[in-house]
Amino acid sequence: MLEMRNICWRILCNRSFSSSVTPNCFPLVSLDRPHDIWHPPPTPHYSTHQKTVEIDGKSIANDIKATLATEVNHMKNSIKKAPGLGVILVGERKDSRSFVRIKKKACEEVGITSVVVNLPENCTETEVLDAVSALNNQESVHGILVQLPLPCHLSEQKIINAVNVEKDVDGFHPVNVGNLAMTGREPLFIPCASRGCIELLHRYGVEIIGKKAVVIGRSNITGLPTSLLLQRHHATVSVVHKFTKNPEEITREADILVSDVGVPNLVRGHWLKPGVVVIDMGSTLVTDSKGSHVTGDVCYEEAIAKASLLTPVPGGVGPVTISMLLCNTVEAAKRAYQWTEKS
Ligand SMILES: NC(=O)C1=CN([C@@H]2O[C@H](COP(=O)(O)OP(=O)(O)OC[C@H]3O[C@@H](n4cnc5c(N)ncnc54)[C@H](OP(=O)(O)O)[C@@H]3O)[C@@H](O)[C@H]2O)C=CC1
Ligand SMILES: Nc1nc(=O)c2c([nH]1)NC[C@@H]1CN(c3ccc(C(=O)N[C@@H](CCC(=O)O)C(=O)O)cc3)C=[N+]21
Repeated sequence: MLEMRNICWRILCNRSFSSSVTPNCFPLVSLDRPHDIWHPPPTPHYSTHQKTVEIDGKSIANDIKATLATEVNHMKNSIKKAPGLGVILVGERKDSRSFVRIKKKACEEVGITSVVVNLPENCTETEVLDAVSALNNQESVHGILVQLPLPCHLSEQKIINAVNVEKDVDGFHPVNVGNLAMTGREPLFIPCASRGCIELLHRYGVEIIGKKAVVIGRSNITGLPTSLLLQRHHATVSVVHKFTKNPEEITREADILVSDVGVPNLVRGHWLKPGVVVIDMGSTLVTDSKGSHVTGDVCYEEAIAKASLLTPVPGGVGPVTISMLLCNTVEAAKRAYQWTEKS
């Protein structure tokens, strides 16, 4: 029995940290991990000449979008309805406008209809709440997203609370976050970046159960839900934030390291254990000698010498986050119409 267990572990370890990993095409992440199974943590065996594999988020996102496009097409043929996403965009922030453009284009690619409500920077809270309420009441809108951050004079809390929980495709409503945090409960939606992170780990065959995971950042939109979701997948999770002393001592323990900060080059090579799996969620627009470009939190050149798997920025978790938004929207529409592929 013990020998059998050891063999299973060796298979899992090899699968998790092999240098020849190619993504799996099996379906999307679910919360339903077996709660009654607890495997002892493995001791991964790292070879010194292991080559880092760069995670290809773009191709995973394309794969997910192709599956969704087929499903949306079936839905349209069967009930003559399409999933719909409503986006509220307040103000003129260049990055927010660009993200909304990316989301709108992704919707078009899979056949989701989208409507963007643009409000001026100086709009009142009541105007935003009215826009949320209108989308809550619109039958053809199944998912609502309020692009963040909002201008300081608006209460993010009040506005997110106003989104119908059943349309909360960002997964930011406190009811959905609470259900994500509590054992035995199921949120209707999981925040897209966190869901994207787990999806990448699954597709690259990274075993999460019993692994030491470190999440840098604890914000409501990325760090917090990611640490909750990793716990639901039975990782042992540590959270690092602004007030953490000697963060590198904690991150060096990680089998899986997720960075959700927004500070370029925060994570250096000496923060990493050899063979670690690194998911870099940071996305900061910088202007340097290479011109204007998006960069992550992890010093890529140093991490590539240490990690077994690494997400680049751009082209890592970002595109998968967008495809998770599409998944959540399609799931919302399926629930609203009580439609499944078989119906
Ligand atoms: N790729 C994707 O799909 C997505 C990427 N992002 C990106 O993720 C990044 C984080 O976004 P968001 O969570 O909204 O940002 P926030 O600014 O809301 O949160 C940043 C978090 O990082 C922590 N932090 C800040 N500085 C340090 C430091 N020096 N050491 C350790 N921890 C630190 C903060 O700690 P404290 O709590 O103590 O203040 C906070 O918890 C951004 O670059 C954003 O663009 C966001 C969503 C999706
Ligand atoms: N209500 C709300 N929901 C969000 O999910 C949300 C938000 N507000 N506010 C901002 C953050 C940030 N975020 C990103 C999503 C995709 C990429 C992404 O696709 N990045 C590309 C690069 C994009 C580019 O080049 O501009 C990549 O990494 O390849 C990045 C960041 C979602 N957020």
